[in-house]
Amino acid sequence: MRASLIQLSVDAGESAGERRRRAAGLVRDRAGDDLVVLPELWAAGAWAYDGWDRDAERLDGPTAEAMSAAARDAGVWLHAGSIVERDADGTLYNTALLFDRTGHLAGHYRKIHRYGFDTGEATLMGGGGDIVTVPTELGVIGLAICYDLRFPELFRALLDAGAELVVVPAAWPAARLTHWRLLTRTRALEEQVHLLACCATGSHGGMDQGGHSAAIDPWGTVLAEAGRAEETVTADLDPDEVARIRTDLPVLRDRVLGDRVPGDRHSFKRSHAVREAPPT
Ligand SMILES: NC(=O)CCC(=O)C(=O)O
Repeated sequence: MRASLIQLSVDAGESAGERRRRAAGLVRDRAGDDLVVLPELWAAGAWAYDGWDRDAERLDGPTAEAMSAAARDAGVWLHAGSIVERDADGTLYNTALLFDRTGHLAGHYRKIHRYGFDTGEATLMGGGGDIVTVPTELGVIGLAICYDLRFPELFRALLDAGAELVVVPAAWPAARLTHWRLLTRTRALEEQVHLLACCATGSHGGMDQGGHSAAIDPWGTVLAEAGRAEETVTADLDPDEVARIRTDLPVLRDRVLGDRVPGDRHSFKRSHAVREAPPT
């Protein structure tokens, strides 16, 4: 399985519309890949709180429309990072979108852990309540976003819901790059999953974003890693590696706490799968 991480530069000088057009072009360039990933809140800007109300959109809004078309044209699964979603009640969410090769929205995930303590996302957005995994021909994909990386219980819940590959869009600050590199590798290793972590780069809202997007295998080995600049990195993942490593180093079998299906070593619970109707 060939996966590419498009590490977009999200800078103050570019509008959401301009960045959408640029991102769609970069996705179309990845025809031939199986899965393409974009960062967190790349259209509106993860740190551009002042613009969130203006740039908020519905699940079938301009970013979804552009990304659905780009996924279909390229014939790839597209994890389109996340959008500032406004629901029917007016609440904002940080929502990740996963499109299949036909451009159909196969799943979405509202970020559970909101960053900012008593500021920013933590006060401006609602928190999601659902663990989301999406069964695909590439394996079961689990969804998480940026700050979620600091909460191992979410990743354990994704494992228990069947995840074999976890995709994490982010806008992680450059100042905490050490945390980013440690946490991404740790989450892959402890859950014995492939992990695709796609971080924005560039600067806006007074925040320098760290880049260093990475594809990590279930052994914790980094298959590909970006630097600090805008770039696309590509890795070839072997989906069979998940079962192989879970068999060769069966630490998950030795769990004592938690609600793994008793006596079942590899087929974890596959609840919470999300399939949705095609966009109209
Ligand atoms: N966008 C985010 O979730 C930022 C997370 C972060 O800065 C941190 O965990 O540190």
